[in-house]
Amino acid sequence: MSQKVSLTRYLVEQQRVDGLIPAQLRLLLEVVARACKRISFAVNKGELGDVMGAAETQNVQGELQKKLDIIANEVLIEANEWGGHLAAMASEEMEGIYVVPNRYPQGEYLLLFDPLDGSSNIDVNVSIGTIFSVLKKPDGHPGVQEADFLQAGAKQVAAGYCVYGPQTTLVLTVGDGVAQFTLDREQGSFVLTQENLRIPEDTKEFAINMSNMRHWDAPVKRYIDECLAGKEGPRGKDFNMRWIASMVADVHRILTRGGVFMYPWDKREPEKPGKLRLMYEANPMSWLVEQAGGAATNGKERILDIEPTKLHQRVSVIMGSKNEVERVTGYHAEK
Ligand SMILES: O=P(O)(O)OC[C@H]1O[C@](O)(COP(=O)(O)O)[C@@H](O)[C@@H]1O
Ligand SMILES: [Mg+2]
Ligand SMILES: [Mg+2]
Repeated sequence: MSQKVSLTRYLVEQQRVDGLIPAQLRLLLEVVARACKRISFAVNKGELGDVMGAAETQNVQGELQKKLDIIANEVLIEANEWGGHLAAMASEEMEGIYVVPNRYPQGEYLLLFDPLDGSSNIDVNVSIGTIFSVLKKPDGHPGVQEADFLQAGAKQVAAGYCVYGPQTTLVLTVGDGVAQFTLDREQGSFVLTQENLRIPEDTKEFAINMSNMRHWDAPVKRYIDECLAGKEGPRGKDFNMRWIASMVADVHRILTRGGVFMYPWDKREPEKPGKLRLMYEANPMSWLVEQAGGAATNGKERILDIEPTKLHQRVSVIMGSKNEVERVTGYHAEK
């Protein structure tokens, strides 16, 4: 790329030249990016800042919170609450929705986030991230309520994530393909580094937590068994496996070089549809993956078509290279 294009300029072009996004949405995305930049600096400080270790509190899902889970949540709320673009926010770390206080101007968008994804990797200096999803508040009534958030992922107007790894990388879609920006720490801004990310339709790489194998359902076991059988098996090729245990980093690899990512339902907690959360993990990632030419299902249906009934709803996830996702989904149908 001969000339550096900043995130701001990219978004202005999406708004002005292509008419893809309204000004309010552009400003909202810039604020989210600024918050991610602050989180990135906090992550970078590590043990030099008071950001490592457990916070000794639990979130609504009964998970022990890390200090960084709470810091990232606060940074996102503080950055976004006064800008006038939002009506309310929802987060993995908060039980109910956070309505923008009425001392600030009210906007028409709803922001959902997993402020810190991959919490188990914070203390071991492995890539973590932030995942976010933007919806429009439905018209027709004043104020905002939790039910306003319960929209299928297909209704998202923007989705993205920021991965805090060797580089800090923001990946974004507003429904016109997927663009990637890298944080230039000297300039203090995100710079466009990839446009139109594409996931190859075929792959030889899968990502799943293999320690759960004995708990999987038959179609998932069949798919992985066939991959493991390699050249001599029905697939006729050898597969490689990767599992970072930060969805954000695993999906980033898949957006970069293909692969299939799975966190399926399993028998450990049979009443739960899966481990990952629909509204602020699976939906934004599914839209990014689809926008890059991949697919995302829960084994039965397209994730983006699921009508949510709860803010913290969980879901089984199979996403990535199209032909592999179709294969695993097909095995579920055969069952
Ligand atoms: O430790 P496991 O069971 O492999 O789970 C890893 C998964 O859990 C998650 O860390 C859940 O996200 P949070 O850290 O936001 O709770 C995913 O990012 C990841 O894919
Ligand atoms: Mg997460
Ligand atoms: Mg999290």
